[in-house]
Amino acid sequence: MHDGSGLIAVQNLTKQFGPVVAVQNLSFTVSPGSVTGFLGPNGAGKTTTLRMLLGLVRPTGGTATINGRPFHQLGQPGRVVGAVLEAQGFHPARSARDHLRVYAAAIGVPDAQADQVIGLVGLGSAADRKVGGFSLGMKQRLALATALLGDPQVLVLDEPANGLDPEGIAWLRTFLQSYARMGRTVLISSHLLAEVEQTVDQVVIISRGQTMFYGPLEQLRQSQQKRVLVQPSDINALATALRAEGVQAIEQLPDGRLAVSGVDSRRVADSALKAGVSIYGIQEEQVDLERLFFQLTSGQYAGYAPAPAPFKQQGGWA
Ligand SMILES: Nc1ncnc2c1ncn2[C@@H]1O[C@H](COP(=O)(O)OP(=O)(O)OP(=O)(O)O)[C@@H](O)[C@H]1O
Repeated sequence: MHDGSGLIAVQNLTKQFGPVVAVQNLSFTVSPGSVTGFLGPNGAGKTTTLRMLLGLVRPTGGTATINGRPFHQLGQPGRVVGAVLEAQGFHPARSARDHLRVYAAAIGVPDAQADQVIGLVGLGSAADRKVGGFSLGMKQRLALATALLGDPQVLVLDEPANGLDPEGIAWLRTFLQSYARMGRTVLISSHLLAEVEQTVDQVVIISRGQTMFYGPLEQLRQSQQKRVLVQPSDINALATALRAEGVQAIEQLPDGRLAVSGVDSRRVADSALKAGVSIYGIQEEQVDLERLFFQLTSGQYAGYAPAPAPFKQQGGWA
C-alpha cells in the first residue's frame, strides 16, 4: 500500500492559479521524530502546499507524497495522516463528543477513540457542550482531536496556534513534541516564527511560493553572526588594537559603542586590557530570529519580483 516511512516529501512542487504562481518549485522533506515548522508570511503559499499534500489541490508540476505515495493512493488516509487545515465548520448544535463520533464512523474507528482523543486535547470537561459555544481556542483543540482520531502516523496542522492563549500554546508545544518523540511526523504552518520557535526542530521558510531556508532551527540561529557590543574608554585605540590582531569586522554604532563581529566578548576584553583601554560596558548581541525571518521573507510584497536563486540543498540558503 505504502512504505510506512512517515516521510513527507515535496519535490519541485508548483501551483499556478491562472496568472498567480502560488507555489514555485518547492522542495523539502519532513522526517518522523521531529516537529517541522512550515513558515512564511500571509500569501506565501503555505496553505496551497498543504492542500496539494493532502490531495485537495492538483499540482501544476512536481510531487507531494506521504509514505512515498500521493495522498489519494494511501489506502486508508485517515489512519495515516491527521490534518487540520482551517478552523473547521463544526455543526454549532452538535456536542464535541458527537462531532468526533461522526468523524470516527467516517474513517472506521470505534466511538471509544472519540472519547480518548477528547481527553487527550484537554476538552474532557466540555465533551457534551455544544460546539457553537466554544471559544476559538477550544475549536482549535477540537480540530486537533479530529485529526488524531485515526491515531495517525503523520500530523499536518495549518496555523494550529491561531486563537490559542499562552497556556494553550504551551500545551500544544508539549503535545506536539511528545507526539513527534513517539516517532510520528509533525508538520505545522505559521506566519510567525516566534509563535513556533520553541516547538519546532527544523524549519522550511518560504516566501512568494519559494524556499528561502530549509534546515534545523539551530542552523538558522548560527547563520546569524553574533556581535559583541562594547563601550570602551577610547574607541580608536580599541579598534586599532583589534585590527592589529586581525579582527576586521568592526563598526561604530550611532550610540558611540563598537560592534565587533566574529569574536566573543572575552577576546574583545583581552584586547582592550592589552591596549590599556577601559571597558564601561560589554555584551554579546542576542540572535534575533524574528528579524532574520523578516529579512528572508520581506521581499514578498515588494512592487517588483527580484529573480530568486533556485533552491539548492537541505540546511542551506536558497
Ligand atoms: N483558489 C485560488 N485561486 C486563485 N489564487 C489563489 C487560490 N488559492 C490561493 N491563491 C493565491 O495563492 C497565493 C498563496 O496563497 P496561500 O493561501 O497558499 O498562502 P498562505 O501562505 O497559506 O497564506 P495565509 O497565511 O494568508 O493563509 C496567494 O497569492 C493567494 O491569493
